[in-house]
Amino acid sequence: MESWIKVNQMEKNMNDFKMGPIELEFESGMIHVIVGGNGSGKSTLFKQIMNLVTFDAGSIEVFGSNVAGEDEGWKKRIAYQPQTLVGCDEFTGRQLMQLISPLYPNWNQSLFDDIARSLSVPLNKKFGKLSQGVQQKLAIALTLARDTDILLLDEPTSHMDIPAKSRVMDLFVEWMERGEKLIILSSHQTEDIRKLADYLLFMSNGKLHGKFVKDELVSSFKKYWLEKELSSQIKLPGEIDRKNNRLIVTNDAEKAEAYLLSHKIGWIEAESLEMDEVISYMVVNKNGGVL
Ligand SMILES: Nc1ncnc2c1ncn2[C@@H]1O[C@H](COP(=O)(O)OP(=O)(O)OP(=O)(O)O)[C@@H](O)[C@H]1O
Repeated sequence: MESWIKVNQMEKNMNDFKMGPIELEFESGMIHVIVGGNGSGKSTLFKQIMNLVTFDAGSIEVFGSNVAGEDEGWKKRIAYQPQTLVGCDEFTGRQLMQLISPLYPNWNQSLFDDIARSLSVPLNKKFGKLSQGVQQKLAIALTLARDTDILLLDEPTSHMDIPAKSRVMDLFVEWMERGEKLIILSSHQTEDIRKLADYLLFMSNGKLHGKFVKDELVSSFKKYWLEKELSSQIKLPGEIDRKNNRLIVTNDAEKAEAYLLSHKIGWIEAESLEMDEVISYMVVNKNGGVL
């Protein structure tokens, strides 16, 4: 596991929006999912990594190269899929493939053909005439077939139907198995997060609020239905929510349970949280500062 992308104290001021300072590393072999509300800065961060948007302070390195430097060789090792492909409307999928493939030394034609076929993408239709979901499917085929080391995907499945999303998630997992790879994607989709993420990163208002190992994060959250009401004077370790003083939600299940046991406070049921509940609490935490 190597750090392939380093963001060092990066800052940017854009009118009334301030990004950073962001300090962050992305490691090979891992799928990183960035979660954050609309306008939190996810797309801007991706564009900064690709040197498409400048920054005022700090630096970003991809494979040790400063992205703002003269040498752009690193760009051949990273495939970026923006939320919307601009300037493609008049081209068919096949024409786009013919334009893009020569730019990437590892272009894998059979991978492109397989993905396009398995997602039923019509390659003879103009991009602008495709539905948004099919445009995204074509974009996935054009991106994965570059067979780069890194994939940087900005909400890649947001317009897809459920079976397509599921197939694309399988494609990402299969792609990771092609060698030492790194995927960074932004998503609002609970399924993407649950199935794909090794790491979860939370953003709001241009700030990064932590990078978590997904399984550790999810298992740290638990809710307890207590046998009796808990005095409002007592707060359980990691407590982030309660209802009727009987249902307590904690983000430090281990310490909360130890507290309940040592104080002989019984519970009727303890339950792990669903991914969407964890995400909701994390988003509330970011805005409300509970964590
Ligand atoms: N070129 C620009 N000039 C000025 N402000 C910008 C520019 N691009 C983005 N912004 C602002 O930066 C903020 C972050 O936008 P960004 O698109 O990065 O958010 P996001 O997290 O990707 O949102 P979404 O989930 O809606 O795609 C927003 O307030 C946006 O208005």
